[in-house]
Amino acid sequence: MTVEGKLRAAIVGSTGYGGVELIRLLQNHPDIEVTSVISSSSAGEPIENGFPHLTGIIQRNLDGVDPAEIAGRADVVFTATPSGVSAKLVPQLLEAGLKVVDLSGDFRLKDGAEYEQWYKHPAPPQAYLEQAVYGLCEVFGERAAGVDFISNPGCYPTATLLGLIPALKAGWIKHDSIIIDAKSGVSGAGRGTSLMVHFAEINENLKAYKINKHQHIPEIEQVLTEIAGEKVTVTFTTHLVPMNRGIMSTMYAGMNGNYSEQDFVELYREYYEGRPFVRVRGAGVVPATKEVSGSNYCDIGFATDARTGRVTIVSVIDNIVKGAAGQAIQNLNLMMGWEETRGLGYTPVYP
Ligand SMILES: NC(=O)C1=CN([C@@H]2O[C@H](COP(=O)(O)OP(=O)(O)OC[C@H]3O[C@@H](n4cnc5c(N)ncnc54)[C@H](OP(=O)(O)O)[C@@H]3O)[C@@H](O)[C@H]2O)C=CC1
Ligand SMILES: CC(=O)N[C@@H](CCC(=O)OP(=O)(O)O)C(=O)O
Repeated sequence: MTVEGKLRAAIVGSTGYGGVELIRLLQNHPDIEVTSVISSSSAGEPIENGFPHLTGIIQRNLDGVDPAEIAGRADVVFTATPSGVSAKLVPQLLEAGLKVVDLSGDFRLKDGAEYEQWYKHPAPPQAYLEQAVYGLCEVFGERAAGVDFISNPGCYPTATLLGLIPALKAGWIKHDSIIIDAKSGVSGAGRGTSLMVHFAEINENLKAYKINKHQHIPEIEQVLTEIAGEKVTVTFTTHLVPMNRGIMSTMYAGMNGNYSEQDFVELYREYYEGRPFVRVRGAGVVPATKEVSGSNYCDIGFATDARTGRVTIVSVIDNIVKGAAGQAIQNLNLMMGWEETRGLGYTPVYP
């Protein structure tokens, strides 16, 4: 805590969408100073060369990826790095004495054996998987207090889990009936180019991808299983939508009773009471992605159907804010014992 009493933060992966969003959001955090922006490929260059929108806002040269040097410049490090990179880097950063909030999927699964299957790379050492606290703030927020290492949830799991957990915990939905139909803007794929995100491939197009193979399936099932106290499996299909930001997770489940939309509204408002970033809509009103864009909100709405006995739950987030950088800062707030909303009071950008 050396910069005017502020916590010093470094960002590895500053040249990616998650990293550059951390820079944007942290400009307005009253207790955090970004003291190092880090790149493995462009060290030495001014960050504004690659990101002219930061001109006059942050004047820094990018630093290289050296854990000892990072520990000299910062108290906490956000690793906004690809899966596989975090697995190797995070243990070194923790050993160097830094607090870490990791945005990748590398420390979210408790069973190391699952990494080869879902992420196609070896698991990090089991000790670090055990040390990592899964930071779904509105559900497990109390676990973050005082810890050194948070594994930030995935974007799709954040929208999906916040949408399902209160109903599952209350026993209102059949745990073997859950179908999740999720859609993401293209920034969810990161800044790297690939055929999948080529303009001509995504514009005027709607694609389903990774059906039954998505790496977020074990993450979602791991948490739902803990909440339900018995094994939960889900059908999960992701879609790429021609927009920049936003995730909509539309979830279908059979109900264990004849619950109305108003019943769901009351249940969820009670569960999320005192958690300002979850906004539960009124009966019969479902949210749209633009209504949370640029903010840390997760908005949830319901439609029940007495004819089929099923409920449809719609949950939306901004994938780069609540699904990544915003929730990462919310987690750091909880780690430090600060108000979870500190520095995150963004009104959604509309239209
Ligand atoms: N985009 C999203 O909506 C979300 C992303 N995530 C996760 O957050 C992480 C970051 O995602 P995102 O920002 O979208 O990804 P990007 O691909 O946009 O950025 C990743 C950055 O990591 C850096 N990097 C690559 N290799 C290394 C390395 N060996 N050492 C250090 N840095 C490296 C790159 O910068 P450079 O080459 O300059 O080092 C790159 O800019 C990923 O794990 C992603 O899965 C999680 C939730 C949502
Ligand atoms: C649109 C798009 O491609 N989204 C990515 C989300 C990746 C992500 O956020 O990665 P982790 O949460 O696993 O770190 C995907 O579906 O793989």
